[in-house]
Amino acid sequence: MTDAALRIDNVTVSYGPFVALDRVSLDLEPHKTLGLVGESGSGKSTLARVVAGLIPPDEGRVLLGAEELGKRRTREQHKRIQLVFQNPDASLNPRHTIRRILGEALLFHKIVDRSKVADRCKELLARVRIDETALDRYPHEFSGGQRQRIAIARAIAVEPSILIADEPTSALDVSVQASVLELLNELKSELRLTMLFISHDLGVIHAISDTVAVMRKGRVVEISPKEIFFARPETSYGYELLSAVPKMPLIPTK
Ligand SMILES: Nc1ncnc2c1ncn2[C@@H]1O[C@H](COP(=O)(O)OP(=O)(O)OP(=O)(O)O)[C@@H](O)[C@H]1O
Repeated sequence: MTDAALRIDNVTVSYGPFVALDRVSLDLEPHKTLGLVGESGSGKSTLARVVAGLIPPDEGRVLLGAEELGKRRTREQHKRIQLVFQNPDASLNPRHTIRRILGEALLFHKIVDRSKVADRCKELLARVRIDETALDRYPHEFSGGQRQRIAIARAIAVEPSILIADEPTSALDVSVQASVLELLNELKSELRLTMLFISHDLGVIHAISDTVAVMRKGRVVEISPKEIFFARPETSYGYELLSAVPKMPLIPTK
C-alpha cells in the first residue's frame, strides 16, 4: 500500500502513434509540492490532464490515497483534484461575475448552503487578497495577476486535497509571478494541500518545490529532493537543464 497523497502508476498516453507519456510513475507526498520540470513537449501538461481526470490513461493508474480513480470519475473525485491553468481565462467564464463563478463552484460541489454562499465568496477573495468589491465585476475587469488569483480562489473554493498548477505564472511578469507563488505557498500550508506544480522555469521550480521531477520525451528521468537537484542533479539531463539557466535562483525562496 501507499502513503502517497496521490500516486501516478505506470501511466502511458498516446496521441495516435505518438507516445506522449511512457510508463510514468510519480508519488505526491502529502502536503508537499512536487515541481515537474522539462522541456516543451516533454509531456507535463498531458500528465496534469491525466491526474485531473481530463484524459484517461491508455495504461496505468492514478490513485488518490488508496483509492484508484477510474476512467469516469465521480463528482467527489473531481472535487478533490483541482487544476489551475497557465491562462486563468480557461476557468473563468467571461460572461459571469466573480460572485457567480465562485458561487456556482460552491453550490455544484455542495460546499455550503445557498444562504452562506455570499459570505464564503468574500472569505475566498480575502484568502487570495482580492477586495470583495470584485464580486460583482467580470473577469476582464482585472489584471492577469488578479485573474490568476481569482482562478486560484475558484480552485480552492471546492476544498480540494490536491492542487495541480500548470504553468500558473508563465504568463505573468516577474514581480506578479513572485506574489502568486507566495500565495500558492501560503495556501499549501494553510489548507494542507498537496501540490503538483508544472513549469519549464527552474527559478519558479526552485521557489516552490519540495521535490523536483524531471520529464524528458514522455518519461520521468529524475526525481530528487529540491536541494539535491539544484546542488548536484543525478542525471546529465538535469545538469544540462540547470546549466542552461543564466542565473539561479531567479525568484527568492522564503
Ligand atoms: N491533443 C493532442 N493531440 C496530439 N498531440 C498532442 C496533443 N496534446 C499534446 N500533444 C503532443 O504531446 C506532446 C506532449 O505535450 P504536452 O503539452 O503534454 O507537453 P508539455 O511538456 O506540457 O509542453 P509545454 O511545456 O510546451 O506545454 C507534445 O509533442 C504535443 O505536441
